[in-house]
Amino acid sequence: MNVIEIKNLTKTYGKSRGIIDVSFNVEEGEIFGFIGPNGAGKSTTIRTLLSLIYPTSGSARIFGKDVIESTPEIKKHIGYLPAEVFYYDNMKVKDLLKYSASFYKKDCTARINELADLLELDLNKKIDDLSLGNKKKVGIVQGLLHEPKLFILDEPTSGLDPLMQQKFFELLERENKKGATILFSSHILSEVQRLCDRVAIIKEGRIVKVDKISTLKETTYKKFKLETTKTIDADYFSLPGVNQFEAEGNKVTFIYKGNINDILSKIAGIELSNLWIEEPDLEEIFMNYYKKEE
Ligand SMILES: Nc1ncnc2c1ncn2[C@@H]1O[C@H](COP(=O)(O)OP(=O)(O)OP(=O)(O)O)[C@@H](O)[C@H]1O
Repeated sequence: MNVIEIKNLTKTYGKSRGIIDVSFNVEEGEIFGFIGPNGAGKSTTIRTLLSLIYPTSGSARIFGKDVIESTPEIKKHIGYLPAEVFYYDNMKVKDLLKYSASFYKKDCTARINELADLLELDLNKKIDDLSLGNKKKVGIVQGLLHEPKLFILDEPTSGLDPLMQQKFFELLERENKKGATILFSSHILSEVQRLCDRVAIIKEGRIVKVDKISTLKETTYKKFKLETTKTIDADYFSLPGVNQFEAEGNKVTFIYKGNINDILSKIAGIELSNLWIEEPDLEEIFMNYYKKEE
């Protein structure tokens, strides 16, 4: 079942583009990564999903319901962490969280304490006295305290140190095992690669790819590293499917997409002292999508 269904969403801000014809689905129980560089349209898509802004055209459904028609009902079951969190600085953390919890018809005290313990957040501090990372933790607890069925997290790790990022990922994995579906936006590829089942890649407002991380990594490209006995001509590997070609002395590296036999017969034409064929990491795949249309 699809928890999120986005169909042909377009949002323009006056004359400037926000997102153009964005479509993808997130299935129940997935950890889904939404990846793209600054300004690509991640926050615009997420804000439209939450009906914080309205689309110029297209539609979106969450839990099978239209996001505009059923906003209050849907929101009860969503935990949202915005990219930037703003608070009334004078409040204590525990008072702010108590206030947030009052919107839900259940006692969230135990859950707040558990999340605060896990994230090492001092509930007795004033928001004003917190560092940026600790403010982010308040946002995380605020987003998760009502045990939502769907988490929508916009750049959740910015401001967290690596140890805290690790704890946060463990928390997400645990909540996912308990049944939560997670949509997670990021411009950091390694964290998406670690955590997510599938990703949508967005570039300049348009989705350029939706795929499983494993498919992106395994079937799309291969990374070749060669050591040759003699220096080869610079254009020896200028054939379709070869990208990111680099040669230094007798060492050659490139990424290849295409019929594996074609490239192997080309390699067979030179004398090698060593050869590695590896899966590229997500970063290299990502760069490829970004370079392709430039
Ligand atoms: N309120 C606004 N008014 C005008 N243009 C906007 C507004 N909000 C976003 N945009 C534009 O829409 C495009 C997408 O921005 P968006 O914030 O969705 O990107 P993003 O992928 O979330 O990037 P970032 O990681 O930097 O937040 C950008 O070109 C941005 O300048």
